[in-house]
Amino acid sequence: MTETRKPRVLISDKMDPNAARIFAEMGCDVDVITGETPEQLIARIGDYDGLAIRSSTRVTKEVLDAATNLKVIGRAGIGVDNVDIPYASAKGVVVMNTPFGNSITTAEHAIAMMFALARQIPEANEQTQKGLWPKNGFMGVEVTGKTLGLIGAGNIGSIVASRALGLRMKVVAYDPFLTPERAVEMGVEKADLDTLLAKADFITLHTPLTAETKNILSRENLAKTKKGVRIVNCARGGLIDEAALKDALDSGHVAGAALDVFQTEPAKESPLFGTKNFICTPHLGASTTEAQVNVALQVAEQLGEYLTTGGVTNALNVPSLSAEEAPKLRPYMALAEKLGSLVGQLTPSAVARISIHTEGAATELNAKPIVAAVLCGFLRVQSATVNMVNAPFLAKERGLEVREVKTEKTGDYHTLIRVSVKTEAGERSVAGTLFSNAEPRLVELFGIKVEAELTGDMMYIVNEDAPGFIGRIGTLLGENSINIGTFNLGRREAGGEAVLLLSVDSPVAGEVLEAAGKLPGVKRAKALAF
Ligand SMILES: NC(=O)c1ccc[n+]([C@@H]2O[C@H](COP(=O)([O-])OP(=O)(O)OC[C@H]3O[C@@H](n4cnc5c(N)ncnc54)[C@H](O)[C@@H]3O)[C@@H](O)[C@H]2O)c1
Ligand SMILES: O=C(O)CC[C@@H](O)C(=O)O
Repeated sequence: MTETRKPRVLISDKMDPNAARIFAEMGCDVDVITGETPEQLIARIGDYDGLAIRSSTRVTKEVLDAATNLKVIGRAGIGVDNVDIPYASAKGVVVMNTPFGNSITTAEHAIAMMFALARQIPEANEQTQKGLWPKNGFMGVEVTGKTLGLIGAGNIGSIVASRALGLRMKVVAYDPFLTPERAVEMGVEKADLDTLLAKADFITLHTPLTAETKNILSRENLAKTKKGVRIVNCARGGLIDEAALKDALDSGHVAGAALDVFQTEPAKESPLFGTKNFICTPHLGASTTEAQVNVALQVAEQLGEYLTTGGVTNALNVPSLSAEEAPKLRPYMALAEKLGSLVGQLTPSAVARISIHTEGAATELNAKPIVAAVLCGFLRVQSATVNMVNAPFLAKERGLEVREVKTEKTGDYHTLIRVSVKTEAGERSVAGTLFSNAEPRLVELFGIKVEAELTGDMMYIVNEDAPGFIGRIGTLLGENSINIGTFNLGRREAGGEAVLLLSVDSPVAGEVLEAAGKLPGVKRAKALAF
């Protein structure tokens, strides 16, 4: 990407037109191309920096391999099961969703499904319109006073609970992550799954599809439900064993089931189709004007912000940076990346552990972005494609142990980041601070105090502290037309080991480094780049 090129965004699923408008307003070039085959998407995706999707586009390994410019994927909605997140992380692509934009709408759909089941509205409607006037065939049930079993009490589950309480239902919730305090606040009874299954007159599911929730309503669990239970699933297909549900409907143990989502979508056929007391919708949970405007606006704002300013909101594979945190954290992240890069460039041997210590003011900040920035700088010597997103993933993949340590007390500096690496040869560290809370400065290098701005092309020399050295190095660089920008010296003690960090206006060629290495007293000479 050239510096003047605007970020390019592809909207590949049907989305409210506000998304394209916002992208354009935020300075992105945007194309809306929906309904393509995977092969067409693979052929096209290499041109784009951002991809905005709903649930139809499948972002597979093959798509990500072809997405050579892609930096961010935004899901206008909640579920991201159509994105290979681990592979996106490995490729350094941020994945975002819009976790709240369609929650009310989906909760309302679940309640609508519950009423549709309680009063058999779809079938009564169909028969009435056929002219049958089936007044006696549709005896319903009230929901008032009944128990609603809520599986999953997150954003949508908690809205469903509040609506159900308003309908004078009792709500029993099963969610291993629901605290007793939150259950009290929501006005629900926290229960284990078996208790919920035994008590509920209606069951509604609101969990993601995970290894733990897959088939949570299995044949065995369906058998534990109360006879006459009615079941609603507006979360994800795969939470219910569909064949077992059909059998339970056929036997009358389950009095009704309403699915918005199916194990395989689009569900063009299903053993459940045509089953008595079964109703369904084609994944319409989020389909209201309000929700689609919300998620379209949010996804465009989030992606546009990331592509134009680097701000991160609602990312699933990288720590979020709120608008309040971002200005404070940015200089720390720049410092952290420079320190990681310095250690990476100066440590040619295998590193078993990297520790990131923060001291003073730095301890008050969100450590995750600081750690990711150190790792990103550190791994850059090993990987050209490392970035803030894939750095923690790469570190793990390479067996690098990462430690975070906070020390509230301050030493010489009001704020400090120290990066230590452990190799077979032992442990050594570099440390830096922020001048005026904004300018990253190195203050210590492998135990020697040296102040330097780590920037552009630099030269690092370890030598014996002796008269005449500075003149000799100055002459060598001058003879090779290398202009020195800054000159930073430090030493362990007079006449002991000394380090010199020079910023130079042009890269130092190999032969100059070799010549520097041969100067009297020089132990090591190395070019650095930041
Ligand atoms: N039908 C649609 O169009 C539609 C629209 C929006 C969301 N959804 C889906 O609805 C589901 C819920 O969305 P949300 O925004 O409420 O998500 P959320 O993350 O806010 O809530 C999910 C809840 O499930 C709980 N949970 C996780 N594992 C569990 C387990 N093993 N047993 C019980 N509970 C468990 C979590 O603790 C959390 O409270 C998601 O699957 C989402 O994709 C569907
Ligand atoms: O985009 C949709 O229509 C479905 C969205 C829904 O499944 C979600 O998880 O947000």
